Amino acid sequence: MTALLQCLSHSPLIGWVDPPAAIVAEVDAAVAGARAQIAAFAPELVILFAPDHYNGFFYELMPPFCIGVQASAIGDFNSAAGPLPVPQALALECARSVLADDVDVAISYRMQVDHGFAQPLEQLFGGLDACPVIPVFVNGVAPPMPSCRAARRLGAAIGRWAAGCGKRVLFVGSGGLSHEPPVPELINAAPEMVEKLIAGRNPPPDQRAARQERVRAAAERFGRDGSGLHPLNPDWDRQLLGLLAEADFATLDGFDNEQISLEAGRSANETKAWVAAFAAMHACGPYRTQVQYYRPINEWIAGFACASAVPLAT
Ligand SMILES: O=C(O)/C=C/c1cccc(O)c1O
Ligand SMILES: [Fe+2]
Repeated sequence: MTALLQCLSHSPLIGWVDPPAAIVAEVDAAVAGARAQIAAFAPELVILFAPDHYNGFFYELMPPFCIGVQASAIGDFNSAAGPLPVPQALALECARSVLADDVDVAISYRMQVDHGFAQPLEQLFGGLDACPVIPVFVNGVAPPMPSCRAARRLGAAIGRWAAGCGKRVLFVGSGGLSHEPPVPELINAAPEMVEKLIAGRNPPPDQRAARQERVRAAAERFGRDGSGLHPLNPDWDRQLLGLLAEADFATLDGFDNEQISLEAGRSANETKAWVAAFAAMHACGPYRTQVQYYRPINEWIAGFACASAVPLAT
């Protein structure tokens, strides 16, 4: 087996505003199963598709997609901070191949990533530096956003490169599913916030703490009585998981960003990281999916899912 896929919702609220212990234990068990499957596969390269939340990417220059050639995690919400072990030559080779395939992607030699990238690496590997990783930013938060179709085409191009790179590759997708945490929006923002969204890299600690406290308080309320935020949408989440499991990319291509936001919350656009990861896996051949876990978890502001895919032939 030369390819494996693992997708996982993320939430920076894990450990900050937790659901009942039995639910945390369910999630821990699902993640432990994913870790064991990955350990048995022993990946030589991880290709990690994930969004950002105005921590590393800003409107000063907001690409739809970006491959990190050098990258570091900023450590928001107590997630791990520090450099990611990006194999530079491979990341560049991947970017060259994707561009030669007529799929536009930016590259960065100073990519900053947040919990969207750091959390799956911590959960699946215990830290940032366990395995060489090519980080791929998928804009799922800052409108205007790429379409599902564009995410599928990016993933497929990366998958075609990965299929020929001669390594055991683990594709990871991080984000979603339905949710809408109180991430700020450029439209209607006050001037001070506009400036933060355009050029807000490395904010002072008190500003970061205030932002995190706002999200924590919103999660506490949402967890208590389901109020204050766009409701999670288990039907939408299950439909998405079904389409990915069936490799029904034709239907996924027809998903509209506005409709996603209306039905499942604005941040459900993060699921394009899953679409890209599954498309990459599909480019390596037919696959069989196992949904290891799903539950809407208000305390984490997340339709929380964990799914893997293995090549059909194995
Ligand atoms: O960065 C933030 O302020 C909030 C992020 C968040 C909250 C809940 C679920 C997620 O997927 C998030 O990224
Ligand atoms: Fe997120």
